[in-house]
Amino acid sequence: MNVTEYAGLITGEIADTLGKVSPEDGEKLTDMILDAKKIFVAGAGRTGMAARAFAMRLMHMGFEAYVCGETITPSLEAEDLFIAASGSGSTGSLVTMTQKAEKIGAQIATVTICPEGPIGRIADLAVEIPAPTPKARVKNKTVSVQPMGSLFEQCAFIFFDSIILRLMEKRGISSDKMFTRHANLE
Ligand SMILES: O=P(O)(O)OC[C@H]1O[C@](O)(CO)[C@@H](O)[C@@H]1O
Repeated sequence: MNVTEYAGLITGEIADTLGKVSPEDGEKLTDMILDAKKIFVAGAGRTGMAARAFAMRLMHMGFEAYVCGETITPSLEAEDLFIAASGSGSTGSLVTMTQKAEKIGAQIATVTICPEGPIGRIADLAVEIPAPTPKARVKNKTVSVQPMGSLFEQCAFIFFDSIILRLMEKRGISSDKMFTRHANLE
């Protein structure tokens, strides 16, 4: 199979998987973001890259958004929203952060393959992306031609971009307006 054919397989997997995500849960996450004072996102490895890209777009929209672990990230407060992106729902550092967020009394959302995992059980909202996971043995509903957590990581990125489009619609914010907040010291 050539690279273009592989790309077609990948985009097909992404479309199939994201087509199974609950639109109601997407709407709930959108509303949680709109209701939050500050928004903190966290994720490890490649999942973390999707989370970071999401925080960047939230910033472009004018939200006070932070990536956990960065030097300028302030403390989480009860009025804030913590979003943990984790396919397995059980990555150690993210479980610890979620437990801390619960103690603080912040709202907690997760985007995950495993809503029944340690993070999902604590979260106020667990958005399920039904991709395969190499880490969590509790379930493996689907198969993918791709290695490890690639399908989840891709879906998380696009799911977060879908949330951004819905927020743009609800807030009436244009791409041009967002671009005015883009870093100009790159
Ligand atoms: O999404 P999870 O299960 O929290 O895993 C985080 C990261 O760990 C890996 O599975 C392996 O490092 C990455 O592929 C993934 O992005």
